[in-house]
Amino acid sequence: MSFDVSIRKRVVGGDRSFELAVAFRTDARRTVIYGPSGAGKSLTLQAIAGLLKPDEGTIAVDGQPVFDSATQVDVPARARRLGYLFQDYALFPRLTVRQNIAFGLQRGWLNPGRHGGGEAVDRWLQAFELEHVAQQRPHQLSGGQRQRTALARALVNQPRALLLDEPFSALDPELRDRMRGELDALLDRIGIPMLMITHDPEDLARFGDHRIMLRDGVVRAPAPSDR
Ligand SMILES: Nc1ncnc2c1ncn2[C@@H]1O[C@H](COP(=O)(O)OP(=O)(O)OP(=O)(O)O)[C@@H](O)[C@H]1O
Repeated sequence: MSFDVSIRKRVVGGDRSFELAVAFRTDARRTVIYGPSGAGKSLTLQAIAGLLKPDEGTIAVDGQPVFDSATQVDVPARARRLGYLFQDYALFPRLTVRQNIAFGLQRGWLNPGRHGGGEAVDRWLQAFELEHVAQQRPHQLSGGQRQRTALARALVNQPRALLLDEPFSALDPELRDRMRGELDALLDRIGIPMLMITHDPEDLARFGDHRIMLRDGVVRAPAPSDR
């Protein structure tokens, strides 16, 4: 599994603009992109996922182009088969846990039925010990259960890799540590590669087999202490 990224994107907000110009390659099982707030980490991850269109450049997953401005390749997000975990989990508040997970399987925009989803959903409910809260809505869950629901939704479609946007930042410190352990074990168990963005040194230490330092929209050489 590999990611080859070489993209440019200019975003404008009000009278400020930001230039992203990142290039990196990784074939590690666990890659962490880190750097200070505003470095361009989220923009990079969104571009890889197909949620943000670069102005120019190329993105290849496992050697297959998913974006290439020169040849006008732009594979839709869903067809890239990358599971995306949003920083705030982005669960649907009116859907139950089961429906939220089943949503990962949907092609259209019709909400899944309360009991729908089938075997794959059952498997993830069980794997993440969410069966007893399957009919609850996100606001009735603990922080850890919310994160597991979002992870299950990202995984239910059998993605070829997981993209994680600051996966622990919404959790309090104690839970954060526990969920780090859970994710660590899960990744070992299911063996799918992940790309995580974070500004938390603990995430970097635990998951950074390959480390990419971003600052001001470009990849920098890491500090010796981060290597
Ligand atoms: N949709 C947008 N429109 C305009 N500017 C944007 C947009 N999205 C991001 N930016 C700007 O681009 C820069 C990089 O943002 P990005 O979210 O990628 O940073 P980040 O490294 O993920 O930061 P954080 O760790 O705080 O999430 C920031 O200056 C941000 O204000």
